[in-house]
Amino acid sequence: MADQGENGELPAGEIPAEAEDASTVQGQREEVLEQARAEALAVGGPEDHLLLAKDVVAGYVPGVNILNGCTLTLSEGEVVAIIGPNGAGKSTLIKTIFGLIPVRGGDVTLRASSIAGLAAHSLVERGVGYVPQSQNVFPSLTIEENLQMGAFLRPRSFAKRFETVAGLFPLLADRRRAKAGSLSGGERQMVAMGRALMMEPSVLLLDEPTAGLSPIFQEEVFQRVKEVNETGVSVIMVEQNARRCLQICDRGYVLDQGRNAYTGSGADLLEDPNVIELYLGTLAKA
Ligand SMILES: Nc1ncnc2c1ncn2[C@@H]1O[C@H](COP(=O)(O)OP(=O)(O)OP(=O)(O)O)[C@@H](O)[C@H]1O
Repeated sequence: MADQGENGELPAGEIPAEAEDASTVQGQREEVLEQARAEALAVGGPEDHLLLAKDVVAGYVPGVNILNGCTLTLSEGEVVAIIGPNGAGKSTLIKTIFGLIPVRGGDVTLRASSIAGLAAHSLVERGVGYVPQSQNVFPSLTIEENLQMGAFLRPRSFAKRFETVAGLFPLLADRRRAKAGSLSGGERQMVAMGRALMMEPSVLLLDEPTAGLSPIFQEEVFQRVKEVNETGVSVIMVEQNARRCLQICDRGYVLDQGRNAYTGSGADLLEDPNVIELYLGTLAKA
């Protein structure tokens, strides 16, 4: 640590200890990100994965990239988690996969066909469901009407599909005439997931499904995600409750500054000292 003067000032050119610590952590992160990018790019081609987002560059404002080359793969039957610090680009990645943000570089493929640049409804037709983090139900519509909106591309299959989806989320049948706006946050999340499942997706994208929920409801959401997955739906979920999410997922991606930082099985990431030190420490306490 640098010696300090009488008034606590530092000699010119000296870096305060906290800043030194911060720059060491930043340096560690940069090294990790460089190495992770190289590893992530060695994932094989589109034909090797159900879904592949490879070296994706994307952003909201012209000239400003939020994702600086992110790579993620999803195999049939997997639950894959995306975790990382606030602002790392987790939601941006999931929105880019769902076509809500244009792909500026790299590609996103589903069953070996590029889906980059396709509109969201085309992705729904191809079997991709998406549940946004907020405003994910129509509050003035009933539960049943919300689910009808989810089946708008196949209205004739509504009754049959409703039965299946309500089998996973009994609340949807029990309170089908209740306005979605009258439900609790956790219940709304069930409606939002149910709606996304009405089109019988093979891939479900969930953006922070437990955000703002009490621990009991968070746990319920995690359990429901597992149950949905057991019906054959592959899941990519962004999560702020990183530790719990890594416990239930097959694999996880830690994003940092719009890039891959760590990838591994949920169990491996939970035990990785670097992940714990750099990413799980503060995140996991939430
Ligand atoms: N609509 C938008 N327009 C411009 N910038 C945006 C927009 N949405 C997000 N951003 C910026 O993109 C960056 C990444 O945001 P993103 O929501 O993907 O982060 P995140 O990793 O999901 O973190 P958090 O958990 O805080 O949501 C942030 O700097 C954010 O300010």
